[in-house]
Amino acid sequence: MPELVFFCGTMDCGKSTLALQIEHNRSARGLIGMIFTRNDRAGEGKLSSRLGLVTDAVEVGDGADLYAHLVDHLSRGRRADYVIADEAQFLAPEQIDQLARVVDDLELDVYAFGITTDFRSKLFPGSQRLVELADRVEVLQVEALCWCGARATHNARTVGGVMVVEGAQVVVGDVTGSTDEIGYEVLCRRHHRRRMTAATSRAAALSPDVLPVTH
Ligand SMILES: Nc1ncnc2c1ncn2[C@@H]1O[C@H](COP(=O)(O)OP(=O)(O)O)[C@@H](O)[C@H]1O
Ligand SMILES: Cc1cn([C@H]2C[C@H](O)[C@@H](COP(=O)(O)O)O2)c(=O)[nH]c1=O
Repeated sequence: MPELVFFCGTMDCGKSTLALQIEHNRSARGLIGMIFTRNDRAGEGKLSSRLGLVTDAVEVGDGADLYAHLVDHLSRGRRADYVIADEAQFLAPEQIDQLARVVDDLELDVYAFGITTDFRSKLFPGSQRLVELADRVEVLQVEALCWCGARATHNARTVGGVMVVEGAQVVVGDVTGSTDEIGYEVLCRRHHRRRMTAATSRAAALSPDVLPVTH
């Protein structure tokens, strides 16, 4: 039976790498995939992994109908044996419904990859719809780690290393980068709740307030 599978996790846990591996393994057996993405850091129409691999993809625009795109593709005599959708958190809920219809009516497997929650630990609408509709939700097993060594479960947005909690839900960015620009850092829940990033925890450790009191 074809399935809609949602592979999820924090930023930097290997989702795009897995998407590229699934694509590689299937194309090595002569299958042809339809690859969708939206707002990949590598640019429009790209699916990229931090390991350096990249492939071309169909950039999903606002209001694009993914089911209609596939029907049109197939009716022109072209092939699509499965579907990959990376950065699926950025898709609209209606587009997730269209992916479910691709599974049910076109009988294709759909593998969607995305982060579940945003920098405020709120569900992205696309991810919420995937949790509601997916046949399977798979949490990636390569754990990203918080600076404290615990498993990272949350995504923090940072400016100059300091966690921020105001701003637009969508700001494309990366977990590397220590500049004043907006960046991201993965944290465990405890440190996300306390807004303690690697930089602010280092600063706190150096603060005289936390030095032991001498008699
Ligand atoms: N230099 C490196 N050497 C080995 N593994 C790396 C390196 N850089 C990144 N990675 C791996 O790649 C993962 C990020 O992969 P990626 O697919 O881009 O993540 P995601 O799509 O989930 O944000 C990291 O968690 C890490 O395991
Ligand atoms: C938490 C959070 C992330 N984003 C953006 C930042 C990146 O461009 C992508 C996630 O990509 P990855 O391959 O999983 O690293 O999402 C955002 O726009 N808003 C957020 O709150």
